[in-house]
Amino acid sequence: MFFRAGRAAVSSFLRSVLQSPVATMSTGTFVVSQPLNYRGGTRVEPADASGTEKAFEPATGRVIATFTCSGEKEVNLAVQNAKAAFKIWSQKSGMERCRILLEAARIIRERKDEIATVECINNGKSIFEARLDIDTSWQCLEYFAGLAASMAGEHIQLPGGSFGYTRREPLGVCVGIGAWNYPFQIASWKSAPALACGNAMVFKPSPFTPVSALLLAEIYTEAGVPPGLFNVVQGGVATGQFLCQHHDVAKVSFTGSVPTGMKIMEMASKGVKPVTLELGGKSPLIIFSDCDMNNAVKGALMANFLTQGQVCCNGTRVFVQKEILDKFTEEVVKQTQRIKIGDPLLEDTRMGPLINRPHLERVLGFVKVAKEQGAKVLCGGDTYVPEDPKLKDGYYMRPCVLTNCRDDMTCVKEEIFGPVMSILPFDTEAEVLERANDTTFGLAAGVFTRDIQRAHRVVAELQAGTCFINNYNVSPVELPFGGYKKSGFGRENGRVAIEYYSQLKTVCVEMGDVESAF
Ligand SMILES: NC(=O)c1ccc[n+]([C@@H]2O[C@H](COP(=O)([O-])OP(=O)(O)OC[C@H]3O[C@@H](n4cnc5c(N)ncnc54)[C@H](O)[C@@H]3O)[C@@H](O)[C@H]2O)c1
Ligand SMILES: O=CCc1c[nH]c2ccc(O)cc12
Repeated sequence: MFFRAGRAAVSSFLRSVLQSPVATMSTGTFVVSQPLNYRGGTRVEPADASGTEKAFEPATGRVIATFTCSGEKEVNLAVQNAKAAFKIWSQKSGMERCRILLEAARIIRERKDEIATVECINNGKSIFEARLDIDTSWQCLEYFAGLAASMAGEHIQLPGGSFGYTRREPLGVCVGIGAWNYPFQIASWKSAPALACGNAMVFKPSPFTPVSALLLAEIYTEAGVPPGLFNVVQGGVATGQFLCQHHDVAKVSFTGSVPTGMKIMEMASKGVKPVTLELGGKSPLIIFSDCDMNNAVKGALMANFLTQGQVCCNGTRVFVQKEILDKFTEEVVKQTQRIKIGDPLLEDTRMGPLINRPHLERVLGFVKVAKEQGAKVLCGGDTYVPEDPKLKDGYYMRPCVLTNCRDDMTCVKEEIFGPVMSILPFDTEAEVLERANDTTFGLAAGVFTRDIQRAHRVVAELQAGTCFINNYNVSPVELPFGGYKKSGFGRENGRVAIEYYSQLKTVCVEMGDVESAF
């Protein structure tokens, strides 16, 4: 539609967030000068500040936006706007909410290339992947639109013709706090079930990726949600704290790291607010010798290198049964070396830059420590400088495969959140299960085998919220997603997500006289 090999024409819609009505978007040109907060159905400058932040284009290292972080006053205004909109929205029927969410999904689908382009520029992921993220975003809206109209309670018969019934009611103003790796998708995965259930939302993106949530906010307004129903406040730690501590906030849904998740839970506990925590991981991927080798190799790459390895559920501990270790490793390395790194807006790029310079240094630091601890680098693990001179200050590295790994090494124990795969040999099913579960994380796990009984036996034993059999990192919105152990609790997507954005009221109806005990 708008997209042509590395360039996307800019619609009037996107011109509103760009500094000038340029005719094309390409790497090195995008600048945002419009306000990045969204309140009461329009873009606003925050009423007060808790500092300023810069957002970068990781592909070039350029600053694309300088923005004010919202202070307590602005957070309060956003919450009050959401509260007012909640009164209107929560009174609508499920069918009315369904129609508006379907319209928002349609607009996202129509504008997929523009949104993907913005996501690609601000996050650094390839345009190929960014488009897939936008697909799972509109699909999520469609899915929860479909559920909005069928949300219902139960009718329970009681003695003497009396009865009870339950009502599934919204919570009120929900807060969404997002990470930087899937900015638009996280905003969609949180807001779609929240709005479908009749709630309002104030969303805070990561300060590294402030731009695309604003596009979602504008789309909701265009689709017909009441002004104030979905608001965006920009900022970092302080803004997040104001949101979590606000007495009119009914729930916090958080996606981010384990240490931040612990702080969110602590703040929410003061107001006895429910929380959904989508946190980090160090997931195991188990490759048995009877696997389909081609699929297992493809699965290992999918489990490690999407979004430059910056994916919470990545299967970074790749356990390979000894009989096939050499063949599997050789093929993984061959295919990893073929990954095209470079300008994320180019159609054939499959790996762009990491999110920012400090994060790149951190990931490279993990590779250095791995080497010091005895791991062998089979490929990558170093910085990469693309030939295109405009990309010379970008944050690129070559995807890395480590072997000679042991379970006690830092690269095997800690979440690296970069393109670094650790290969670990194993002998038996019992042994690998024990080692796979020996972690405080529990987000995801995968198994490749042709033995269907073994596959189900193994996943039943894995301590992880999401398990893949003979695939990895596919995320259909019909399936619940979330963690075990320190990877969090609550679920996004699937029917069950409704339970995390609603509360159940029981109504007990007496049809006879009161039988008093007094
Ligand atoms: N499980 C999942 O679904 C999922 C998805 C994506 C990312 N992640 C995890 O997120 C991490 C990477 O993301 P990140 O670096 O943005 O995480 P982070 O925890 O540093 O930040 C996440 C968000 O929390 C905000 N924040 C930070 N401190 C806060 C505080 N004290 N109070 C309130 N808000 C605060 C940040 O501004 C940001 O918006 C990784 O650990 C990754 O595994 C998990
Ligand atoms: O990064 C982790 C997995 C993931 C991918 N997209 C999303 C969106 C929202 C989430 O809570 C998790 C994820």
